[in-house]
Amino acid sequence: MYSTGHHFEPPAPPLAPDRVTGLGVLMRLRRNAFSAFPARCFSAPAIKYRLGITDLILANTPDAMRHVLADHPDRFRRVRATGRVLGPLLGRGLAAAEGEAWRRQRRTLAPAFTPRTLPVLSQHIAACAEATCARIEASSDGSIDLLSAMQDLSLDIAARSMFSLETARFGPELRRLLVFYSATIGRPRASDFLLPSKLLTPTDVRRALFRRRWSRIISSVIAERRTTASPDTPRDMFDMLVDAYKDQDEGLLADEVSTMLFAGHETTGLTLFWACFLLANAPEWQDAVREEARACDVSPSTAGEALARLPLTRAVVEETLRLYPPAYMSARAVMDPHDLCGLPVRSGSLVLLPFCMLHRNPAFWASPSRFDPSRFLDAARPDRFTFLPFGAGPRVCIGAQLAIAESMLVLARLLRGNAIAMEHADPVQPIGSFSTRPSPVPVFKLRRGMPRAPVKSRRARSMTELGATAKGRSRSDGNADV
Ligand code: HEM
Repeated sequence: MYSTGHHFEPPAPPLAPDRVTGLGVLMRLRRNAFSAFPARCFSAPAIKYRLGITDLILANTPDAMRHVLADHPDRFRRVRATGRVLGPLLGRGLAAAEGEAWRRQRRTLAPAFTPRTLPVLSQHIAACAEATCARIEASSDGSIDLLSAMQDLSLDIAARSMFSLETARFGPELRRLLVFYSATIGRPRASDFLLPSKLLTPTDVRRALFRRRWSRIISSVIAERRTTASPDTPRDMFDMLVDAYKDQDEGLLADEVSTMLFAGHETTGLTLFWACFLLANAPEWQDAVREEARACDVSPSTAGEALARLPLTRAVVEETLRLYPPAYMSARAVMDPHDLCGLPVRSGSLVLLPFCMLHRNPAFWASPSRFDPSRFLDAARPDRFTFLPFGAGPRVCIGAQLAIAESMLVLARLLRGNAIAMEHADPVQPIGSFSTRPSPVPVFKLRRGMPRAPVKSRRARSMTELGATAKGRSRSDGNADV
């Protein structure tokens, strides 16, 4: 196993007490999902709480998650909280659709995300990464807010790779609205899970008003795309959607564009931020990623081929997704009474799947609090259902490959020419509420060139061992559908 000799344990908030009630879990979700669930989740496959006239089930183990997501997806449906919290951004887009509409939308979009499309997507990623890194390098006085930089870059990549658009005109307003939404009315509340959809709370009214402002920007994005495309522009996802939805109302097209822009950048931007945070605190891993990036060409024309030569960078991205999954949890409602890992569940019960707990369960992960990307290099990679940053089953994230490729190529480009460190040593906590955001938002120091002398003797030994493990690793391991 590759070892840097240095062990970084990033801070994490304390778990909920074991005596927490079902309502307590839901209330804690608004503050921080990383401290909403009790340690009991590490031992019980599923836990049931009474919640008024219904039940709340926490599905904790790989078997319980497999049951809900992959083995019996037809026995569960989306919960109304998803519609309340994400509805203003997703509308009727793929992530919110159900039944036959969902099947049709998934079939329409799937061709845009097959492995065949990765080389072209990688070109766009590399071009955007190059432009952003060059700008940062030219303008930075050394101090930088990498959270904003990575989220702006991810939005750039989503807009360019899927819709052939530059973000100069709409990007800042779109990001400003999202930052506002995620910090305020986008945080899930207990009432989102408990109240019938028809009963509107003051927060729901504010969300509806937000949706109007958001939809206005999405309409202007679509108008811009329609006017800027020339007959020579290669076909992109927008053309595909226009063809597929020509018999549908314009609103569905707008919801799909909105879904892809939102889901396609918020989570990936956060992954990049957390990877930078972890690498700034684990300098030996940072050196190893830099060395790997310097040994291959990540410029646009060759970026697609470079992906296979960045196994260490990929392991860092996966370890980041384990510790800080941007989608920290999923939720479903039970459609018919049955048995979930020995626990009888009633129709209408609410099931939570806390990925953030699964990823830190000591029964499945050695030293789970430790940042150790080498666990993703081992021949004995984690079992598919112990690592679910993209979910699983028919509703697995459609953009998972794109997100991983994007995170790898951006990290490789950023680190091959720069070193990053934290400006202050203050602890940074993950806050899982709308997504997994840092608190406080830290400032980084960026230094151009090769800042640290490599630790020669240990590096030489470890990199030799690493070469052996990384080469022996096959991409068909573990995440078959990711
Ligand atoms: C690191 C980045 C990402 C993470 C962690 C992530 C996570 C997830 C998860 C956990 C789900 C499943 C939710 C559930 O079953 O309830 C999901 C679904 C989805 N994701 Fe992602 N995602 C990422 C990037 C992307 C990208 C780049 C796109 C699009 C370009 C995207 C589009 C979607 C869509 C449309 C769905 C709904 C799929 C369906 O219901 O059929 N995601 N994502």
